Amino acid sequence: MNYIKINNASVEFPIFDAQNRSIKSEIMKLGKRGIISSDSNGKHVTIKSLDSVSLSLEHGDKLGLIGNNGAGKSTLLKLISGIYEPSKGSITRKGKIVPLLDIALGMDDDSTGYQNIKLRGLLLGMTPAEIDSKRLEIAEFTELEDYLNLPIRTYSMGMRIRLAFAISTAVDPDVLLLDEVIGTGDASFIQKAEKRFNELKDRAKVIVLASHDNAVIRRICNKTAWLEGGKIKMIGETETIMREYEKCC
Ligand SMILES: Nc1ncnc2c1ncn2[C@@H]1O[C@H](COP(=O)(O)OP(=O)(O)OP(=O)(O)O)[C@@H](O)[C@H]1O
Repeated sequence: MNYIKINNASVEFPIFDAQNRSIKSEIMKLGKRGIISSDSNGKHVTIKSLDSVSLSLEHGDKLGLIGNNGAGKSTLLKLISGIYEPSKGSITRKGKIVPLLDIALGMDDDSTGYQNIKLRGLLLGMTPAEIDSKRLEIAEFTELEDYLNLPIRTYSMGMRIRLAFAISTAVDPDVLLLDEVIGTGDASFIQKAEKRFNELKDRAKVIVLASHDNAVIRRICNKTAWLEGGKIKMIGETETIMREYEKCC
């Protein structure tokens, strides 16, 4: 069964103030990399973040996305998640897709920790019954105790990250999308977070992970796609692609 099937998809963004001088000079530079196009009078300029990408993901696929800054990795994750729809081509999505692209997204400052467990849980596609059954376990993982009854505007950054991470990793995804998530917090939390993250990734049927950390890609992914200028330059078994990538980048 294909969870994700992308057929010749492009994602484009119109640049409305392309006549502005400083933006224009930046656009000229990007144009040389082939991702900018404009009409004949230069008024309607578009950035092509993804260009004719085809890809299918099945049960067991753990796909790494690699490539330089601006290659299109985040755009591809957002296309898979449904944040973007293709301007050309098509995508079909099946199963529960959980994007962990911004772990603090959907948190409300004036709500308590417990209320945020519910809010973000719903946003990530959990049912109210599922949230209730996981509430205690999420609370315990955060170690925030009585703080969970206070509005999260009273939390430190580290406390917010603990809460957001605990909620995000309590879901049961079919397709898990990750954009360089872990790495913040104190040392003991990072250890705990890694263990929980490993459990989450084992529950997911498909993973797509964008990273600049080659060791992380090797550890997690069995397939890798190398993106360049919005196109898939190479895709295949991780070690084969990484060797080619490391030769030139
Ligand atoms: N909302 C947007 N509006 C206009 N251009 C965008 C937008 N989002 C991305 N782009 C452009 O699309 C291209 C791909 O960006 P993307 O963020 O997908 O790259 P990336 O591979 O994730 O880069 P990085 O490794 O730096 O995070 C870049 O040229 C970027 O400037």
